[in-house]
Amino acid sequence: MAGPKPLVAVGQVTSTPDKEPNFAACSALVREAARRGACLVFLPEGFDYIGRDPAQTLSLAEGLDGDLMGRYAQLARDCGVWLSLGGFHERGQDWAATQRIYNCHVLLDPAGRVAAAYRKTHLCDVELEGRVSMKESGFTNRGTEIVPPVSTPAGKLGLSICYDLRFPEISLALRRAGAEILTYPSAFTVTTGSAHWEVLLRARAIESQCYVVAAAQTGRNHEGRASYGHSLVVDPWGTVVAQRGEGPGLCYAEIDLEFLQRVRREIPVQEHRRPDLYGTVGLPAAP
Ligand SMILES: O=C(O)CNC(=O)[C@H](CS)NC(=O)CCC(=O)C(=O)O
Repeated sequence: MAGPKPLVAVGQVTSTPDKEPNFAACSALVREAARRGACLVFLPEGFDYIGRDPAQTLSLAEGLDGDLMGRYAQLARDCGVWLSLGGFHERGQDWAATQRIYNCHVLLDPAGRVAAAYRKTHLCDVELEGRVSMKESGFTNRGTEIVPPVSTPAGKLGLSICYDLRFPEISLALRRAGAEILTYPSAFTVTTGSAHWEVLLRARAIESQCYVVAAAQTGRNHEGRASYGHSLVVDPWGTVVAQRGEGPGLCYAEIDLEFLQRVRREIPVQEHRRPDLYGTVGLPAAP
């Protein structure tokens, strides 16, 4: 007989520019999720803070060896859980030279060690006239690599962040590298989230035949910004198996890798691909 299936928890928060209450809110959710038996807890992009402007965002950033990550490592140890900390504002090795940060998805193991760190590779430079204006590349360096999926008690976890969700190439690369769960910690805008969020997450789950876990920012982060919320877990068939609406809180899902294997057996898309045909698909269009 199969044992109990691993339980994962997704935390949804409203981060502000004030780091201390953000840590209090996130750590309370992690403790609650651990009490309920989750082995892996996901927090959204900007779980550390959401700055009012690029200058404040840069001034609040720390290194992976800084105080805040130390407190999260202690939290992981206290609770005995894995932590997916999406979208940490990281001062990297090149901080002094570039004065820009990385948008870093940190995976901590229950000993509080950094099991993996993925730096966002697709930066969100998007301008919707009169509605949305984002220029992440103004204060963030692009990550230079996709990180191989990490074995956790829930399955092999592939790391992405927010805007990466729009690029099926990275999800397929992670699937090919062995991912069973894809994660998109996010801070989506209300405008783009209401139109694209759920359909993109379900599409990534269906085409990659992975679980998709997406922890989200929700509500008013500061005077000038609101986030869409609607944290989700999607199974490899495309069914939404856990969901939150708006407002802070948790949702939970069991990860069933036997079900995942069955979906992959029944519709073997990975074996039907035609890489001989799509060689240049990721390149800019020819003039
Ligand atoms: O800047 C921070 O502090 C945290 N990072 C973010 O909020 C990022 C970059 S501005 N937001 C997104 O990628 C939104 C994507 C989105 O909304 C879409 O693709 O439609």
